[in-house]
Amino acid sequence: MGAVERKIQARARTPLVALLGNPNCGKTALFNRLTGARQKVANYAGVTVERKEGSFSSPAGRSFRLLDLPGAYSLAAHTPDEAITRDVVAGLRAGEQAPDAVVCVVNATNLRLNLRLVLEVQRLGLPMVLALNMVDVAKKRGIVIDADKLAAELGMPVVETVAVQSGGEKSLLRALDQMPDEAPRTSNALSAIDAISVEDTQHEVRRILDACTSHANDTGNLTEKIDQVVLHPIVGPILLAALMFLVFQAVFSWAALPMEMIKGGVDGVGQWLGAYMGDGMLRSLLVEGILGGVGSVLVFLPQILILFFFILALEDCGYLPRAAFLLDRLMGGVGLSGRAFIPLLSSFACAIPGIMAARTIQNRRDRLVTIMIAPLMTCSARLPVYALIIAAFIPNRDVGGFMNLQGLVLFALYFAGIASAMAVAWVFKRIMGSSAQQPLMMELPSYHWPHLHNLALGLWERAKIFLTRVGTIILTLMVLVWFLSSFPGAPEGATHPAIYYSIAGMIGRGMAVIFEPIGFGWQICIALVPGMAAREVAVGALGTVYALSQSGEALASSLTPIIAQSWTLATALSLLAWYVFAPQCLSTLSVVKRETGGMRWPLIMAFYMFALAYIASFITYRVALSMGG
Ligand SMILES: Nc1nc2c(ncn2[C@@H]2O[C@H](COP(=O)(O)OP(=O)(O)OP(=O)(O)O)[C@@H](O)[C@H]2O)c(=O)[nH]1
Ligand SMILES: [Mg+2]
Repeated sequence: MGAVERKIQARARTPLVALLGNPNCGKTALFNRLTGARQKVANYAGVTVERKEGSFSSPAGRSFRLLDLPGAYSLAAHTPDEAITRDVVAGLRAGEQAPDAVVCVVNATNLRLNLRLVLEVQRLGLPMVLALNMVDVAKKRGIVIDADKLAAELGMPVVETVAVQSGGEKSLLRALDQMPDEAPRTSNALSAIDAISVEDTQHEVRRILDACTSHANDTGNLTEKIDQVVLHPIVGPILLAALMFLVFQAVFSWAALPMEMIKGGVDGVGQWLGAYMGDGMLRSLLVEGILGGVGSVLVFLPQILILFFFILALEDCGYLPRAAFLLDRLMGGVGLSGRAFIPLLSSFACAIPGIMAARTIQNRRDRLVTIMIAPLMTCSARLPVYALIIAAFIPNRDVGGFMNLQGLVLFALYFAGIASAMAVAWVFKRIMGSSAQQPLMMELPSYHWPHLHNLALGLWERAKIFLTRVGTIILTLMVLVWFLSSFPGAPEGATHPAIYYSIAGMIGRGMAVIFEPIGFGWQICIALVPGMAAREVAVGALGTVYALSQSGEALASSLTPIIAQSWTLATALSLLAWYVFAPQCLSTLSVVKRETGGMRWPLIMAFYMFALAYIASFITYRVALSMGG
């Protein structure tokens, strides 16, 4: 038997355990604790939308494969992510075995809602363990659950877990160890579930709870009191607006110092290289191509981290679903459901997870429209482009004593993205026909302080992603841009800088025919093309292009003053407008293709976004010119 076959056989013998439970009960936190993975955990329903596999060994040395699944309220799936869970558990997914055992995770503070799924899954006849998760919170609130009695009522082992504490998974590991190797299984079809009415199930849940739990000392929690303010019809929206505003101010003002430091470092290296290397191709590649390009993207790390700090903190404390409620009416006005809020908010980080999070939307048309407008939300890759142009053209001064003008313009750009997304949604809904407005049904999680450890890990992950991007795709593209911009060299008696005659120069000049009417000269056009692969590259490419266009010793990392000299304000504003709308990201389009199952929607997306970008830039450019910009 070959090694590969042995491996396959061993894998087949390793029992497959599925984590199953309502949304937001802590499945992924438990998955991470058991397997050491770092899947996303956050305090709202619908964080996990895919099936994830990992593995672990118990203290007794038994190995298990573990599945993390999207949360579900019932096996009668209503949304695409719930359908994944149902199909995996029932063994309906092509090419995949049904799990050998199920760990049903429940939120110990909300058994009334959670037990319904447990009873449903029980009817499938798989070996099961019940994990009473979040017992730390339940204990604090004085909720008493008699685990032994519950185990007797349900006829399965019941263990207490705290997924966010180290060691909080021990009892579960013990229970898994005690499971017989070849557990008897009487797999029933899904239809076994349909046979019993919801009322009967609810009745059973109530009976079990009365027998096993006591809420006599339940102190309730702070959540309701906080919500009286946060969900207040007038105070709530004001609070939301103030919060958003604070985020954008912080992105600019807090980042100033660390950005200076990174820039200083890059400049220092550039000067050192400039002084110690002879004039030549290698120096040009290192200083203008790599340092100029990569350095000008790298300085945006602090801003990106500050943005993510806020997004992660908001995700973890439980505020997001509240914001969805506050905005439900507004979104209803353009035919979107409040459920679209979280996918759209995720798109501020990157449109790709946002588009995948749309799986939690039940109505197909709502889901499609949400996917179509997700890329209009300002993703973090646009931030460097915005920040660069703002720094060059918008004076850094106070407005009204407490606001910063640059922060204000950034806020306006984000707002432009949101407003146009709403308008586009309205148009799509008009064309596709509105679906009947459904009331927003969403579980509001309890608030808790963001776990600092998670927050730090989340930021670290983000920094890693950004630095990896800078070190791989951005670096590669920058070298390519430098190469295309440096060859062939200038002919005899050239009147322009050498880059004008290079391959990139020729491409740029060709494109300029189309883009001149919206104010983009050939240098900007050169940057637009590599920007398709990664938006930030546009900034880096501008760095290289202008560094090569400069005569003398001007260093690329001082890109800001160079573009302030070379562009008119009208051009700068036009480029900002372009970046609000243009579909400058091929990976987004390919995810849309996967999620919608065809080329139709990504093509429609690319087309409408290009059209909007051109029109918006044209209008911006002309208006700014006529006002003397
Ligand atoms: N206090 C406490 N918080 C927990 C515990 N387990 C999870 N949490 C928190 O509960 C929230 C939800 O955790 P997740 O692991 O994302 O929940 P999930 O079940 O995977 O959620 P979906 O993927 O949306 O179905 C997060 O804010 C966790 O930090 C626990 O045992 N105690
Ligand atoms: Mg999860």
